[in-house]
Amino acid sequence: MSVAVIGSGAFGTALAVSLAAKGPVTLWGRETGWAAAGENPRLPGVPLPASLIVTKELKDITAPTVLLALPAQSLGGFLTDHGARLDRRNLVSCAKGIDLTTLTGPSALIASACPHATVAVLTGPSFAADIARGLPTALTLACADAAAAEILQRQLSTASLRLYRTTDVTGAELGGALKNVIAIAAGAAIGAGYGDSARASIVTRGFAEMTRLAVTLGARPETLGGLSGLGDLVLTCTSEQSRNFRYGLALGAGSEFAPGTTVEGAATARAVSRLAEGLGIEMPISNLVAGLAQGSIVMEHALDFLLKRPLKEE
Ligand SMILES: NC(=O)C1=CN([C@@H]2O[C@H](COP(=O)(O)OP(=O)(O)OC[C@H]3O[C@@H](n4cnc5c(N)ncnc54)[C@H](OP(=O)(O)O)[C@@H]3O)[C@@H](O)[C@H]2O)C=CC1
Ligand SMILES: O=C(CO)COP(=O)(O)O
Repeated sequence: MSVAVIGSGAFGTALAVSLAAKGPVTLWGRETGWAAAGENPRLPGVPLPASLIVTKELKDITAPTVLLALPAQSLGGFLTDHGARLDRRNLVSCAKGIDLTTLTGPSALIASACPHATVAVLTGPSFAADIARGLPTALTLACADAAAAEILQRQLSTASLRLYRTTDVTGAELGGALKNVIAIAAGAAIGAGYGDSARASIVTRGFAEMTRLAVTLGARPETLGGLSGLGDLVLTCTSEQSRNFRYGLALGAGSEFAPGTTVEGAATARAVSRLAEGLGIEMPISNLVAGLAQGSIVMEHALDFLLKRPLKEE
């Protein structure tokens, strides 16, 4: 069964390169001029294998299984325009965010645009460059249909990419989205010079926040403790390979950050704040990140924002 990938950014290209070791893969991007050079500038140093076909024609995407690797805030618009073409297939979301317009995750956007599709989520601790280089990586494949989850798990695992499966789509998807918000806060703490102890408290209290919201929205707590939650939280809060962490570093240090870089946690923090307010859930770290990203809170007030809250039980 062949596979296609929509979105030729770093992650879509890395997944396509990795899966192309098992068979033919088609990779769609809206701009594909780079393919003639044999590598994607978003994923430098990774040669494109012969079994990978790069196209900008959506009519070439005929595979029964399609991975959607667009940024979360772009996915809704893409599906509005092209969802009908993708219906009745296995559609695997690879985006880690919450849509600001609908306050839903990518799987709900896909299900709404493609009502007859089997919707799955691929998430977990994995940098595109690591996957593309064939470094060992473990991910979570979530699909509410347990039989489909097993088929997709087998189809998308490779010699270096080990997929675990779950039927908890909500938990897996929210783990990946919410960790990006906490990674910005961790980066800001390090950038501001608050030290590793402060980072550890943000990771831990951030994990409590992530779990609180996800469980309220129907996730299983153990999913948050797995690869897609805790695993990815640890990776993203500790590595400068992470764009969310680097964005936080820049916020904390008051330095410039490359415009146009995909930083899912910034918009997702705003979505989380709105969701949490509506549900009456306390999410202080996410609210702080939303404020910093929008400029309504300045870094000088960040500590007060967290530390002057009333003391409470852990
Ligand atoms: N990079 C990583 O290590 C990982 C990323 N992810 C997730 O994958 C998702 C994508 O990230 P990533 O690949 O890194 O991002 P990149 O910034 O590398 O690339 C984004 C890609 O999306 C394309 N794009 C954006 N908007 C649209 C649109 N409306 N229609 C068509 N294409 C569009 C861009 O096209 P163009 O080039 O034309 O601008 C670009 O190719 C994110 O949700 C991220 O969290 C998950 C795990 C790891
Ligand atoms: O999701 C990722 C690692 O699992 C990639 O993180 P960034 O988007 O912060 O680079």
